[in-house]
Amino acid sequence: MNITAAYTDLYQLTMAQVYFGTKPDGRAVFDYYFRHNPFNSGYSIFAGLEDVLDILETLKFSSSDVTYLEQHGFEKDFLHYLRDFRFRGNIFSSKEGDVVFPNRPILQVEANIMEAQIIETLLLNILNFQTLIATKASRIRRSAQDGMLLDMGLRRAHATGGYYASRAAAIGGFDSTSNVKAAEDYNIPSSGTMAHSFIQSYDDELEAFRDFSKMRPKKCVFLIDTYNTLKSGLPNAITVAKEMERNGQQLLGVRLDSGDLAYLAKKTRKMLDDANLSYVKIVASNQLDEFVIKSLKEQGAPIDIFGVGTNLVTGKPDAALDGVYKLSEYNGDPRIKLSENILKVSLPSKKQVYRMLDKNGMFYGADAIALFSDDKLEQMEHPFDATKSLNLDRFDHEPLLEKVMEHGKKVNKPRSVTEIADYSKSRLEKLPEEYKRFQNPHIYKIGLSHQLKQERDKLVLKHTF
Ligand SMILES: Nc1ncnc2c1ncn2[C@@H]1O[C@H](COP(=O)(O)OP(=O)(O)OP(=O)(O)O)[C@@H](O)[C@H]1O
Ligand SMILES: O=P(O)(O)OC[C@H]1O[C@H](OP(=O)(O)OP(=O)(O)O)[C@H](O)[C@@H]1O
Ligand SMILES: O=C(O)c1cccnc1
Repeated sequence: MNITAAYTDLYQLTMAQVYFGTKPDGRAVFDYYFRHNPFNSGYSIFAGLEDVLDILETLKFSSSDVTYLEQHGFEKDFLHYLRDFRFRGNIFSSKEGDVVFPNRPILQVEANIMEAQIIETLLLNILNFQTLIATKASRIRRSAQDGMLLDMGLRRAHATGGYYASRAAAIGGFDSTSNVKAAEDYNIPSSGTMAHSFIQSYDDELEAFRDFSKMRPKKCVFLIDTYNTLKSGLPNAITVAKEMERNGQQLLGVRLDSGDLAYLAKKTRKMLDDANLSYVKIVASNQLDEFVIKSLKEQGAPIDIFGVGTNLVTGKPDAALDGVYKLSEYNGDPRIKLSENILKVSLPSKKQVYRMLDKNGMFYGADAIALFSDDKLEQMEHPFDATKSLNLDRFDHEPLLEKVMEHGKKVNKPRSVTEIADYSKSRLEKLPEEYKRFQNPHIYKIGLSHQLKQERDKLVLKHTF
């Protein structure tokens, strides 16, 4: 997508103009984190990073952006700055695809304060949305077990969000997408079946299937519920499948798109098997989500491929991930944001996050946040409860934030969506089952190093009246 630096909120620019006039060389550290896992999930899947980095590398205001801002009262010197604007900061981040948790930095931006501020909206817009959808996709992947998953959501997505939704769905575990542009740009497998309109355009359903099989015999899937699934669609599909066999071809599948999907899938499987068409797969669609798919599995529905649209790409029922971007350091000094709600008090300073590992390499269930300058991590303390701490001696731990951008340039070679999806899968395998269940998942622990907690509490006192 063609995104310019004007893809931001107006207040970022008004603040930047004031910084420009008063402290143009200020250095800031901002933390990106979210406060709650969506969908009552026990984890989230971090997605969108590679897109953000790609956009930041070439981000500019277009000349028409600058003309627009000129007409809206921004002063000449500042417009001159915007004309030459580039993001030249550093970014430290969790790996895209990693399993992440609330209230710990996922990503940190270290940059000139104007640059860090101007990119905030873009960064939140992409990371919040893709993390939401990748998390939803990962839950659907879990319920579908080894079934194939096809993203069909573009038509129901929130406008161009559908483009990023298809990418995030692939990271969360979808096998393919109907979205041609996303498939092309991100090298995601594309696939699809046919619409009711195709069959309706013929007087006869059989003729519709026959024409389709002649012109598009490869990976051909018939939609069989236009008139009557068991009395018309399926018998016609079987007739054409047999004709295809005589031409040395194989029908790939039939799609069910209404009615009781478990009942129809069982009947369909039996009729296909009785016709010696056991290779023909059953595709199901119609307002599927992780719960309907789980239920279909429990009912023993012999569905091979699940097509999922609306509930995936809109992140239903959660409208958004509540990711935020908070200033944690300015010109080397720690900064804090207080709140009536203690859970919302931000964490000061540049930080590192460590994941505790069990002896078998599985995640233990705790991430510790430390000051970047901490040299030793002996225990993590509960953020708010002074009676709770965890001794870390017995754990191996891995740092989670790595430098991904230096002076505005990407540090690592680009990772494909497939690589990110594979990485995500391998990380999710290390997360114990109790964090992955849908009902009341275990709560993953987030703790602070002693020094970080002291620094936070010192600042809380300083700013409390
Ligand atoms: N066996 C099943 N168990 C659980 N949920 C199911 C089962 N079969 C279908 N569903 C789900 O139930 C919902 C049924 O939707 P709806 O009431 O719109 O029926 P429909 O068959 O789609 O009707 P229409 O002919 O109008 O398309 C969908 O979300 C579908 O995925
Ligand atoms: O239910 P969702 O999870 O959102 O999946 C996508 C839906 O979109 C299509 O229907 P639509 O009525 O738009 O078109 P059609 O003519 O192809 O059936 C498809 O048949 C699915 O039912
Ligand atoms: O290929 C399909 O079957 C498809 C694609 C988009 C939406 N509904 C169905």
